Amino acid sequence: MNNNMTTERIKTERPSSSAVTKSDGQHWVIAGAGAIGIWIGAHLVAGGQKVTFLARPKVISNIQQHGVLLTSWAGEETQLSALQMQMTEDESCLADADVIVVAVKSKDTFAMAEQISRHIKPHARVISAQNGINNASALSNILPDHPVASMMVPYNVLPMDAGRYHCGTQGHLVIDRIFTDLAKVIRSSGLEIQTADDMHEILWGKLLLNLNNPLNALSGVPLVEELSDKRWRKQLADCIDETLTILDELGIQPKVQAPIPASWLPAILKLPTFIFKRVAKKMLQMDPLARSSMQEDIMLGRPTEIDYINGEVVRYARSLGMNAPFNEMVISQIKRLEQTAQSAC
Ligand SMILES: NC(=O)C1=CN([C@@H]2O[C@H](COP(=O)(O)OP(=O)(O)OC[C@H]3O[C@@H](n4cnc5c(N)ncnc54)[C@H](OP(=O)(O)O)[C@@H]3O)[C@@H](O)[C@H]2O)C=CC1
Ligand SMILES: CC(C)(CO)C(=O)C(=O)O
Repeated sequence: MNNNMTTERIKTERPSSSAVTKSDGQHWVIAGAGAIGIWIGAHLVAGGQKVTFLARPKVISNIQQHGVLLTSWAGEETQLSALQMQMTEDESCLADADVIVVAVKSKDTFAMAEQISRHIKPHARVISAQNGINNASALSNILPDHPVASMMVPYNVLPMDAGRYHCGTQGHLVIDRIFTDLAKVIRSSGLEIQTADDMHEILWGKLLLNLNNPLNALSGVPLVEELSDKRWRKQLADCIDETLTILDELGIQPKVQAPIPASWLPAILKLPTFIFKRVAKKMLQMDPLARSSMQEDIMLGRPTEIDYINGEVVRYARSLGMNAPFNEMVISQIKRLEQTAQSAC
């Protein structure tokens, strides 16, 4: 685990959940409580919602020992006690859920969907809070009678030592407009969130930025340091450019959470570093030690989501009879790194 991030540890105890905002009566279950699941779910708890976390035993025992501390590069400090966090490894908790937030890695979506299908009650709704393009439709295929929608998570959260979860980059959540009522609940829990009709374009925009995840993993350095190096930016620009060509063929116009159109990204990334740092000043505002979740996976010897990021680009390219050589090269570099990291752990 990365436990070197810079944030002063001034703990702000939250009052017990019942004393904050009143729950709107819905029961949320976080299906796969890791970095993103805990970040979103613990905010909901702090906002007074009823939340159960379906988690692995090691996550449960860590939180039972320490509670949860949510910190951010921008200075947030939110402390929750272990008693406030309802955690279980028993999947039957899914039977009580009105809203299920799926926050497992993409490789685990199918297995989680099957678990959900064994327990889900009528009218329960499902949110996919995952990177990648096809998680919501994978869930929907297994849960055809339930509303399923995507929520785009733009920022990075890393689990640190002693129950601390640190958000190291910026942005606001975006959720499908069909869940506007849920967006209001999430907003009232202190998380910035917008609704949108064009989630497919927004998820592709996020995927364009996620093309940096493997490069950041290969670099082995924090995001700011990697993006300050023109050689990594050039590789990212090539991967994005290649993806934009494929999306153009597919008639998809990706939308990025930035004041520029996605199509400008390659040119901006290729600027000399001193100009890039000025033009992308806002984008570079993040924790100086923030790393991509893929770098974290490599550091922990875990399989990465490469097949659901660059892998999607290659799959779509092939379906059009095209090639995606830059993305293919990154995939094979990451597969090699995964093997080395797994045999070292
Ligand atoms: N971390 C980040 O900063 C960001 C992540 N995302 C996306 O969010 C999604 C979640 O990522 P992240 O939070 O980093 O992932 P994590 O690996 O931190 O969390 C997922 C957790 O779910 C657990 N899990 C998997 N299957 C089950 C199951 N069937 N029952 C109970 N627990 C289960 C995993 O355990 P185990 O490891 O043992 O399988 C793990 O503890 C991914 O799609 C990722 O790309 C998006 C933006 C930023
Ligand atoms: C770094 C970030 C926020 C954007 O690429 C991310 O999505 C991740 O770490 O998985």
